Amino acid sequence: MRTLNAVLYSVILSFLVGGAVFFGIFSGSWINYPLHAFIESLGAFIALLIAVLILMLRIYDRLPVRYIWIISALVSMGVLDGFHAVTQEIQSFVWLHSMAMLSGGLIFACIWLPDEIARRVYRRGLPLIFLASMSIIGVFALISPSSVPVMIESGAFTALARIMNLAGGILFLTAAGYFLLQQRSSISRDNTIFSSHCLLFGLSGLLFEYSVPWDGIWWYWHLLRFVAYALVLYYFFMLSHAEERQLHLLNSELENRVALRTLQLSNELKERKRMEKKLKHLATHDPLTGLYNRNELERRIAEDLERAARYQHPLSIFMVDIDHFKEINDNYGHAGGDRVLRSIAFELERSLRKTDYVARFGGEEFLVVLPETSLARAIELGERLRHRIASHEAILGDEKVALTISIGVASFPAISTNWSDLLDAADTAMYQAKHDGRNCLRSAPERGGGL
Ligand SMILES: Nc1nc2c(ncn2[C@@H]2O[C@H](COP(=O)(O)OP(=O)(O)OP(=O)(O)O)[C@@H](O)[C@H]2O)c(=O)[nH]1
Repeated sequence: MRTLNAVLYSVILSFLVGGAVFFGIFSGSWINYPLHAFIESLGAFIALLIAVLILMLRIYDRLPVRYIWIISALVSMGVLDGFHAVTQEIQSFVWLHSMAMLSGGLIFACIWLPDEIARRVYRRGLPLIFLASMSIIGVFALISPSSVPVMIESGAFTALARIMNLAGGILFLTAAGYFLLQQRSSISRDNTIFSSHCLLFGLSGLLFEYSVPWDGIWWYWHLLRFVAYALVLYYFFMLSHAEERQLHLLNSELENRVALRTLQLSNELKERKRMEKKLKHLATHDPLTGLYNRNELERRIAEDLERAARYQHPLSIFMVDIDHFKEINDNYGHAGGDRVLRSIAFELERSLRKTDYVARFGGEEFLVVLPETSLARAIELGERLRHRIASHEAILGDEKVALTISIGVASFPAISTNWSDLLDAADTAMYQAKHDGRNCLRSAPERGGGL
């Protein structure tokens, strides 16, 4: 952008210097309506284009409200210069140009007015008002050239024409002063561009004073105006590209942010699910052994007993209690006792079938549920379990500690059809096993006799 600017300014400068030298030494006059029409209509087109560009790109939204004067001035000049380009009637020709200079300078100079006034005129659609009124002036000058003031007499501009251009030029220079002052306190390059634009226009207004139609100076100030338009067009064209680029950058930044937020949300969701799972696990499991806790046991057993009752299937339970556990705590400390609890829990779990489950019922008591298992089969399995634990040794520090368990068995429906009775029966049987010397299994008596 900076290099482009340097190139552009060098081209403009060489154009201006070259033009000044050429038209300074060119003393004759060169009447060329088509070339003039081309320059003026192109200038008019550019002026309108810039105004539309500013409005359409909504650059205005981000510019101070007083830029409404710039848009209005460009609209007025564009319309009047457009009519000026197409007329060959000499009075209308000069009149329209002088009107464009005066109105352009006047409206541009309004840039000095406070924002409040700019806001008010903006709300009333000032550019449209100027578009309409300048079009009326243009049409009127075209269809009734005799009604326009005399602007040229005996091949020279009249005082009115010169005053209009001089006033327009001075007003442009006044506006240039505003932009130059702003330039010091603002980083926006708009001020640089518009100060150059107004300076060139101001200069063209002053040079009008020294020119006669079609002479060298006359062509030269036309060139100045054209360059002034081209400069602003170039600037807004670059700005629109910069806007697009910025928009593109903003879009990708937004997309990145959305992607990041989506990722964060999905991570938060995962974390939340993980926490929910953890909480659920904590609510249903014993933290020390990882087995089901008593609540979960009771929820499950209720379902299993209901199913067993509905299909008339057997179900057995073991009440398992570690023998002389207090001694382990006493000898190896609470941590040693905990380790034993975990190792018994592990052994119990690994001895069961998939459909069986085990819960920590109390301190060193476990409850094993064996769905679809008759009392006889449960006794068989219980014995196997007891043997397994008895042959298992827990390692506590450097020592191997022999462990035994006492088991109380109760079955549905052989012993009871009610959960709390079944539980009591298993508990009683387990105490019977303790009483009988521990490391053994006892079964609650079957309804109407039995083991
Ligand atoms: N380390 C540990 N000890 C526990 C835990 N819960 C209960 N206990 C201990 O388990 C011991 C149970 O002892 P008792 O009920 O007297 O039974 P016991 O020593 O196993 O004797 P019998 O059951 O008659 O063979 C107590 O000392 C409790 O403090 C626990 O979570 N961790």
